[in-house]
Parts: sequence; structure tokens; C-alpha cells
Amino acid sequence: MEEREGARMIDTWINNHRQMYDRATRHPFVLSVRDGTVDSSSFKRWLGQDYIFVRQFVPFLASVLLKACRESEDQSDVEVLLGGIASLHDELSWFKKEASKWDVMLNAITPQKANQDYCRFLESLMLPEVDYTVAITAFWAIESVYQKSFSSCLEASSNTPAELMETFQRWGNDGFGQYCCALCGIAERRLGTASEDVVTMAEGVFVRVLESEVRFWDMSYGE
Ligand SMILES: Cc1ncc(CN)c(N)n1
Repeated sequence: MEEREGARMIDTWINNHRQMYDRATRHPFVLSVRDGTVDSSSFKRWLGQDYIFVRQFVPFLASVLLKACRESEDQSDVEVLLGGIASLHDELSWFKKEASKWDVMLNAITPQKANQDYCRFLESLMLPEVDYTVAITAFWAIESVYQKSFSSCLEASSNTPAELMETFQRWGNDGFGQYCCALCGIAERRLGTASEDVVTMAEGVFVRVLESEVRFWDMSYGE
């Protein structure tokens, strides 16, 4: 299939869904971290729920990797995704260490409704009939909301509490930014040659990720 000329489809989507994109990447929870007013109960609630989410994120990433192995025309996609698996391994250990520092009992946490819904959405994307282009777009969107949100907490003008810096450096650091750029590049490349149907589906999934992230942040306030 012919490549779409000068496609920066993802930038267009971000502009088309600007309000939802900003709600996901500039959520009051993240802004409260950034200005140093976040309360510890919100932070702990987020930490416990995110640990559960990340556990479910592992099989989702494995399904994207399998699709890349089978369907990608560029071998470097697999290498990028393998890097993601290595960093998720690291992330799970970090959650356990951080939870014990904050007295959060990870075994006792039950997933809240927004988390359950988000994990169910991930499961639906793991089905073999979901196109690799759609799956990699979802994967990029999920990672990039965290990258965009937390990198803002590291800017010189931010007032992020010192004891939370390590948390926000995980997703806000330059290396994670480059990883998200690589994922965006894969998604753009695939979208450039995808059918109209697949592009429409991928845009729908992008919006659903943004909505799910907003609901996920809302949970930190007990909503
Ligand atoms: C809800 C959510 N979204 C994204 C990420 C980044 N992997 C995360 N840990 N949690």
C-alpha cells in the first residue's frame, strides 16, 4: 500500500482531541505533584492501583511483541519492544520497593472500577484479530501519557516534593522520552500505510486510552 504523504497523523489526532489529551496529561493529580501540594493518601492510592495495572500491562505488551514478531516489516520494532519488557521488569521491582517505603500493602489492594475497566480494555486489545497497527498505537498512547505527565513534574519551574522525585523520574526521564518517540515512530510508520478502517480504529483506541487515563488519575482522589 502507498504511504500517506507527510503523515503526522498522531499530531493531527492530538490537535483534534486536544481537550481530552490535556485532561489526560495535565490532570489535577499530576498538577498537584508538580506544585508540591499532593497529599500522601492520593499518592498511595495511585501507587497501589498502578501496581495492579502494570501487572496487567505485562501480558498486553507480550501480545504487542508477538504481533510485531509476526507482522512487522521492520525488525527493529521487536528490539524496541524488548527494551520495554526489560523496563517493565524493573518497574515491578520498583513498585514493590516503593510500596514498602510508603506502607502500602500491595497484596491487600483490590482494583477499583476504573482500573478494572482499563484492564478489560487491554484484554480486548490482546485478541489476535486486533491489528498490530492498532495495538502499537494503543501501547504508544498509554506510555506517552505517563511520559508527558511526569516530565512536566521535572521541569525547573516545578515544585515536586523531593521524596517523589524518583517516582516521576521513572517516566519523566529523557531515556523514557526517547523510548516513547521510538514507539510513536513505529505507530506513525504503520499508520502511514494502513487502510482507512485500521486508521479509524486506531484513532478510536487513542481516544479511549486518553479517557481511561483520566478515569485512572481520578481514582487517586477516591472517585
Ligand atoms: C495507568 C497507567 N498508564 C501508563 C503507565 C505507564 N506504563 C502506567 N504505569 N499506568
